[in-house]
Amino acid sequence: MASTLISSKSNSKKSSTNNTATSDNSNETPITEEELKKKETPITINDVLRLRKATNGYLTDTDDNVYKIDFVHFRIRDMKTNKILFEVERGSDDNELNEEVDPSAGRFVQYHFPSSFFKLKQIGALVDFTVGDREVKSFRMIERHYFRDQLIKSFDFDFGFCPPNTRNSIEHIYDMPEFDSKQTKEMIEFPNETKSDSFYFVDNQLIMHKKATYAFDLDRSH
Ligand SMILES: CCCCCCCCCCCCCC(=O)O
Repeated sequence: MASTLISSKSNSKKSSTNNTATSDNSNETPITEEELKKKETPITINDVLRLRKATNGYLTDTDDNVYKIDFVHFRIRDMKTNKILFEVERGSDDNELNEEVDPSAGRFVQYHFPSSFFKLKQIGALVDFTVGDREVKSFRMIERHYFRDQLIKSFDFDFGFCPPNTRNSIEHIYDMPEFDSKQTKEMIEFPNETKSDSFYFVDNQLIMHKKATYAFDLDRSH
């Protein structure tokens, strides 16, 4: 079980969230990215849980973010040692959030982690974000991690309600899956073939889609 810490300008709360570990939602009929792109009604949480592979493109246009949710600070840490593994903040040096990779939208990031990453038990991902002048009801993220189109783990974080015109701070606690040595060897050997799709929903309607790839470097000390 993982948890989410959330605070905002107008309220502050600590809550637990159902970070599910759905393996493949195998009771549901699979659906493809192409089918979802053609869907005429809004894409829902259940829809993305039916995906069996990492996406190639994006399932939203940037202007689907009518709530003007803007991520301004992101930090990943090892919960055991508190060591910061990655941090980026809008406006600091050349660290415009992800814009060097995808200048038009800032919704893609390429991570490099040491291979000791695989031994971590829990990772905290802190995100600070601002909300425009509309309240955000039932803000939720489904994040699916794959290696070579094999689902490793699917996470489900419920942020709840975010008042309008607030800056919010949330830390998602990821319970790491267990990796076997064959899998980690391959993930190191094939950089950027480990991928994630982060789908953000308001009121069960997809409003943002972010992606990441992961490369793992052998630790220098080994
Ligand atoms: C190798 C992947 C297995 C699952 C690991 C989960 C760790 C998540 C770290 C944070 C991911 C941030 C994704 C993002 O940029 O939105």
